[in-house]
Amino acid sequence: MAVYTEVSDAELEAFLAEYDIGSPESFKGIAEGVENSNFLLTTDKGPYFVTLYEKRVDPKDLPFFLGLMDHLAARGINCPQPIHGRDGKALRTLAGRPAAITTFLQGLWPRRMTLGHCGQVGEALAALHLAGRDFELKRPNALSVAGWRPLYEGSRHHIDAPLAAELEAEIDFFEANWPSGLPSGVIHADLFNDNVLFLHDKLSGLIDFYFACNDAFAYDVSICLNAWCFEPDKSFNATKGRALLQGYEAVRPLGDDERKVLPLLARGSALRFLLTRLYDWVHTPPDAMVKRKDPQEYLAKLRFHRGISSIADYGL
Ligand SMILES: Nc1ncnc2c1ncn2[C@@H]1O[C@H](COP(=O)(O)OP(=O)(O)OP(=O)(O)O)[C@@H](O)[C@H]1O
Ligand SMILES: N[C@@H](CCO)C(=O)O
Repeated sequence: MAVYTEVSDAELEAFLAEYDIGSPESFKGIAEGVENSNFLLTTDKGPYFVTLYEKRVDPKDLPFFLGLMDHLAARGINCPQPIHGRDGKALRTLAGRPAAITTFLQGLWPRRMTLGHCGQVGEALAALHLAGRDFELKRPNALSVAGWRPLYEGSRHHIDAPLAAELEAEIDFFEANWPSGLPSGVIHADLFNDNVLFLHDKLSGLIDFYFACNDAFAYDVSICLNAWCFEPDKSFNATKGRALLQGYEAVRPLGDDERKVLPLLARGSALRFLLTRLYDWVHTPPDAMVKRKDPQEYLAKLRFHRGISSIADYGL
């Protein structure tokens, strides 16, 4: 259940008075999601999505996230579009938290990922990369290589010695070998299946831009390969991988430099999600309301990519 902050009727009324979105008919907490408090607001003009940003989102990043959604929506990307109040502002305060209203997107995220989903995700990711190219604000990726050692240091006393040695060797390796100079721009950085909505098997929306940042486009592709193209038994599905890459390249072909380092990036992105999951695993009480995500899944992916030296080895 992810409603951390309760909103009183009076607070809601004062907040909505700043907007021109009709009269409220209902305001319901949304159980899914772990980072923020989310609500479905229905007014006589339709449904809206209200988010109260909780502690894990740094308020100074909010102009980047909201500005990016505005920018992408204006360029035809199906993403939540921030609603601006009468004063022109999209970001204000509700119940003591930074808060915003966006459009409500129809669709559901897929519990079981199919080939058809993978192709569409590839296309949508490339379209996002192209649409973000002229976005003016910048946000460095706080969860790239420099962010990995602190996550590891915060978790190492909770894991066994062989795993600690393996992770430390990976971090040493990436600190010395992380590729630079790749084509870069705004990336989503967390385009997992729970952040992509489909309606009747057609992609209807990309959500949750709260890890978006500036980084290599191919790194974002590698995050999607990891998130969409492995089976529940942890095996890589090359057919899904091909579908995702073909979808991506139909919109934005990858350069030879990007293809060459894709296995390295996929290994790095596996390590990134392994470390954040591990950190959350050891720091979230087991009885907390949020479901912790399995670090082992990403350990298996990391080990798989470590055995790959070229994109051809994936069968791609
Ligand atoms: N604009 C939107 N329109 C319709 N539904 C949405 C919208 N944004 C989010 N949702 C729904 O709300 C759920 C939670 O949203 P979101 O993923 O942004 O939450 P979060 O608190 O940032 O958590 P997490 O980062 O763990 O996913 C999503 O799974 C989706 O079903
Ligand atoms: N997508 C991340 C969670 C953060 O949104 C994960 O699966 O580890």
